[in-house]
Amino acid sequence: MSESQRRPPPPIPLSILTGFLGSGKTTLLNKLLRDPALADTLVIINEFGEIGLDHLLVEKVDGDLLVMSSGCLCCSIRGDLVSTLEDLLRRRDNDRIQPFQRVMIETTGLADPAPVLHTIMYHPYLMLRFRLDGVITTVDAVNGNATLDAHAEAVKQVAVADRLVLTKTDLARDPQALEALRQRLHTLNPAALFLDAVRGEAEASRLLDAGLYNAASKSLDVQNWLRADAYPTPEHAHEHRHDHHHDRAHDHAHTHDVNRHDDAIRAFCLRDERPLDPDGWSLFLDLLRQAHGPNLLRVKGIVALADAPDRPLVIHGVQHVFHPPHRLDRWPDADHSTRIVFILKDMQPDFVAGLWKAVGNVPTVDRPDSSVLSDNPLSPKPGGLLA
Ligand SMILES: Nc1nc2c(ncn2[C@@H]2O[C@H](COP(=O)(O)OP(=O)(O)OP(=O)(O)O)[C@@H](O)[C@H]2O)c(=O)[nH]1
Repeated sequence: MSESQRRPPPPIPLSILTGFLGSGKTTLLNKLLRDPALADTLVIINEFGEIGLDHLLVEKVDGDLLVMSSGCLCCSIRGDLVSTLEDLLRRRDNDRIQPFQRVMIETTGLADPAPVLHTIMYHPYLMLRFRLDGVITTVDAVNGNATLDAHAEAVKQVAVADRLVLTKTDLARDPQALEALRQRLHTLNPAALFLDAVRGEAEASRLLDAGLYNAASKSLDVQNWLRADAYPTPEHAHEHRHDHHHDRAHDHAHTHDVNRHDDAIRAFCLRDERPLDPDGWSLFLDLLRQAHGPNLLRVKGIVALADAPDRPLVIHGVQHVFHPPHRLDRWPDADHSTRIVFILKDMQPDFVAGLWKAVGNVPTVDRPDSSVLSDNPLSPKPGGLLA
């Protein structure tokens, strides 16, 4: 067997297309599938209810099309997603179907995208064969504000996105309301790239390749993936939000009331120039995951560890599920500091920043240091039953 035959095939990029009911996912997908960049794409459409209709609306599909109509992809048929993807890989490997080069999963409008992300990020086999390219979320310019007010799932769909596609701007009659919606989306998710579908901005080249691995340059593109500079620091995450409320209070006629869904979300970037001790890192991650897992909507980062400071660790998590971290051979750019971006729900940035300082043994008034944290009999032990 030759070397190339023994090597595992390169992982297949997988994108998730989500967005609230009627926000324009299928319309966007139809348009995308006409682009040659998606010629060898396998599309999986998940539908809620007994009879799938969306597949009738997808006009042209060059690759295979799979409609899951027996339930919601994110919950009841989650197991099926695993077996479906495994089956498709088997058929692809045995040349029984066209060798698709990309997978796009359109979730139902009501789906929480996190469980779908978990399926890909953590399944031992799927994780090897697929790489998460990015989450694309459509937001309706007319109904977006009301939807975000009423549905926590819609807020989550925005918070986990790598790309936010604003649809129906042609129908939006109130420019100030539209601007308020843009501001709101930006506060929820400062780093996501904004694209206006009506203006033709939501093209394949800007929606795809949002992941860490850049297929074009065949290298890791941390800058593009992390976009750490777009986030406020933990301290400024508060001010940011206060400013936001302030603006909204002044613009009452055009915006919706401050509401609890958005208020629960905080986005910020933690930075540290000093490499962290690996035990401190395990403790930090364990404590966050065990105590606050469901609230970690998205965590991405590049981390300098003291045991090999030249080989940074890449981390990627959605709620309590973290992709097994992998070490890079070298820093991808001149900045060798730890940068971790967080999008949190119902959690204060101060808590995360305080925990980081504690595990790094930075003395802070009224904060326990790492020995106190690790000696605490109630805290989970790395490698322990709870870890
Ligand atoms: N005017 C206008 N209409 C749009 C736009 N995008 C989508 N629509 C219309 O909005 C309706 C819903 O669009 P879909 O693409 O079916 O939305 P969806 O998110 O797939 O809907 P669900 O599958 O129900 O979640 C359709 O009638 C589309 O034609 C847009 O940018 N402008």
